[in-house]
Amino acid sequence: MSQSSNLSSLSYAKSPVVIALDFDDIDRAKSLVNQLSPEQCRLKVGKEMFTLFGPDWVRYLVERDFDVFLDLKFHDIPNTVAKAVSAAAKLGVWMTNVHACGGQDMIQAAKEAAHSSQSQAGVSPPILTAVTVLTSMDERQFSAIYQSNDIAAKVLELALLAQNSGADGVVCSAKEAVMLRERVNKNFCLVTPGIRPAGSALDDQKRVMTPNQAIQAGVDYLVIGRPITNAPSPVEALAQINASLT
Ligand SMILES: O=C(O)c1cc(=O)[nH]c(=O)n1[C@@H]1O[C@H](COP(=O)(O)O)[C@@H](O)[C@H]1O
Repeated sequence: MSQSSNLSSLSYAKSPVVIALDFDDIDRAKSLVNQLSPEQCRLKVGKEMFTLFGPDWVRYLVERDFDVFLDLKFHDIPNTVAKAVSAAAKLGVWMTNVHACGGQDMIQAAKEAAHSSQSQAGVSPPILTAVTVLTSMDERQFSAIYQSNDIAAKVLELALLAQNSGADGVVCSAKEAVMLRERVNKNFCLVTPGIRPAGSALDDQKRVMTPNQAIQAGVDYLVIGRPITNAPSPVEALAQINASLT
């Protein structure tokens, strides 16, 4: 794949930045997308835009050759999740996700659905990632659910469960990336939201790192929303982040 001139200082053929398109206004989202290229970033459609604008919005982005991460964090009985993942795969998305705490049977069913839909629809199967512990969780919130302060241990436990159940990777915080890189398979993919360039607002994120720190820690894909979408110039904010990854 050729390297875009906008990425001349970046050693990737395609940026590892995944922009979280969390907009309630489709025209604002389209106006941003129309200023971006698939080499500069991938795009994430989450619960807000999918609920408002549905699969047509996903198709709009896929048709423009963007790698689309459909982030609906499925967590249900295996049959229901398998059917949802199958529907996502048929949209041609590049990545989709489930909650790791849905368990082994659910993750396995999701993986099988991704692969069988691929052969039916003639498209590449989506990368299946499993969410470990949300990046908005700090120790106080975590301990109220799990009666433990050890977030890293739970992330590892869920990552190993996900890997052993056939997931291609996990969604975690970049703070857990060094630890996970030592324990999971080399090609197991680490996707990290909770990315904040130095000096930007944390918003509701708790376990954060800068884009460069995350890459140094061994992360594969950086999910970044508000620091780009709320910037005075989102295109310039993205360019600065890409340039910081060298
Ligand atoms: O699965 C996700 O993408 C996700 C998992 C997680 O643990 N934390 C998290 O923030 N996300 C998503 O990543 C995006 C982060 O957006 P910003 O906080 O605006 O950068 C949001 O769309 C979240 O839904």
